[in-house]
Amino acid sequence: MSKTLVVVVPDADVLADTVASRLVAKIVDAQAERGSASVVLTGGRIAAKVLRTVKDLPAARAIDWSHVDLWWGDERFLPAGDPDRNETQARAALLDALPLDPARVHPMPAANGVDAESAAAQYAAELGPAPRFDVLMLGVGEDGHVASLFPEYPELNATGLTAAVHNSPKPPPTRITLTMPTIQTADEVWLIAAGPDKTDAVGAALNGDKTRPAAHATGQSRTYWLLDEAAAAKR
Ligand SMILES: O=C1O[C@H](COP(=O)(O)O)[C@@H](O)[C@H](O)[C@H]1O
Repeated sequence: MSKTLVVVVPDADVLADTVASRLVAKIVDAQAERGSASVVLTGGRIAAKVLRTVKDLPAARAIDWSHVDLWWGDERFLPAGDPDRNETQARAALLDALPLDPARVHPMPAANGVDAESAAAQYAAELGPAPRFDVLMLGVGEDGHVASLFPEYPELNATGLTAAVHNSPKPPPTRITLTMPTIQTADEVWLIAAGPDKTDAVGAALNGDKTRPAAHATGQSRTYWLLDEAAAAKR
């Protein structure tokens, strides 16, 4: 049965250290078990901080980066290389410094001559019918959104693997996202949040407010809420 665990640490710096260490250990364990690891990255500020921390962790040298599959939970639908794309930020924070196998890095399509619906369908095809993720990381928005699944937006009830999102309340307005059923296929889901602007959303989701998308994001074996004290203040 799936278990939910809440980990609270003093501040955003300690949170980034904590998540980075856990991520390295999780990848090393998955590779010991199966020879490879499959990780879903998230966008946002704490995610970039985590990736920058992984870059400087000596323990990360235990990872065979050529056998790591990287996916994204959502993407800001912008042209390739746009500094606001989650992919661009992840590459700058960590990926460009790693000996990854390019065939195992799966960014969501960019807005270069394709519409968001086609791009979402293209990503679903790349995922295949039964994606397998060891760990899926999610930032949590001030409104409790995860990936690009926003409160009261129809994509929250989407049943395919991916969805296009229009008129997002947070810029940019067009996005691509994994759907909630896809998120829920992950072995472990990690919800990561830091700072006082996340207190209300995290508190509401952890107290069962189902209008917050974060309240629905659960893993098959474990769901971890990885929080700093400010974000956890109303849990
Ligand atoms: O736009 C996005 O924002 C959320 C949360 O970001 P944060 O900076 O408030 O931590 C992020 O999880 C999502 O991937 C991203 O597209």
